[in-house]
Amino acid sequence: MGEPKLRLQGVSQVYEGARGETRALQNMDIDVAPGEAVAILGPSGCGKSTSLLIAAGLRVPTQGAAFVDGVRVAGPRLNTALILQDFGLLPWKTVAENAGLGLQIRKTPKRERAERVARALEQVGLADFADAFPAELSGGMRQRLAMARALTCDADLLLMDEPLSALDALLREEMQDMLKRCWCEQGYAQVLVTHSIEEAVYLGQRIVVMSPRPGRVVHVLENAEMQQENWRDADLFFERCRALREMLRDIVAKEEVAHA
Ligand SMILES: Nc1ncnc2c1ncn2[C@@H]1O[C@H](COP(=O)(O)OP(=O)(O)OP(=O)(O)O)[C@@H](O)[C@H]1O
Repeated sequence: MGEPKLRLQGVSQVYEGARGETRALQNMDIDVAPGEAVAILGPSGCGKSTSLLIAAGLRVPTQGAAFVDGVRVAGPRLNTALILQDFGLLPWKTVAENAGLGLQIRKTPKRERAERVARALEQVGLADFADAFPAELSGGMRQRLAMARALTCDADLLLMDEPLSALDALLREEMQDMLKRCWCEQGYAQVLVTHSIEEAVYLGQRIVVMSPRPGRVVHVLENAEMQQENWRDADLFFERCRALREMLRDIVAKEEVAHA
């Protein structure tokens, strides 16, 4: 690999809380190539969200560092987009205003902002809802709006923390298709944090499997076939999900023995 788009190098995170220290991450290393889609899978509380916040420049790790294009991440970066579980939509702003928030922060001129917002809303199928408010949207539409906001910003790195977890199964698959389509069309590097084995296998060219807390990388699974047509129905898709399920069970069982 040439210079990675994103590198997490020796990242450890210890949180100091009222109930003492929590070691969330321990010596985590990940490289994500430009244009690559990586899924991070791991048990609840293993530090997945923490690793994204560090990559986004919203948290400075206790040890180690994140680098984007070889530059140490010291704060939020203009071309890194982050989509969180609750999408971060502002209820008092319209769909178009929400989609244009990133551009507004960048002080993009109004006319250009309107054009880029219109294009992004078109891309995610929300063009007819530009003047609606978030409360009038379904869960899937809110997800698409969060995506539109990321698309307007010409992100070269998209970080997503469980963006589909609130959706029902069918809608979730539809949104997974949308995420895959946008990634194919736009060519940004993408890191998706998820609890869902199927989602990781559907959307990750590489799947990073983490241990229970303190989270570290225990497996990296190549999954280049995710670009195949009808991948969700392929025998290999099911086999890969099964292999991952066993891997995760194994990891959790080993930890339980270690802590017994
Ligand atoms: N700001 C904080 N202060 C104190 N502890 C925190 C903070 N943020 C996270 N933690 C703790 O760090 C650990 C890792 O949390 P994190 O949210 O990164 O994990 P996760 O793998 O994303 O979890 P989940 O899959 O349940 O969303 C957890 O034990 C959590 O309680």
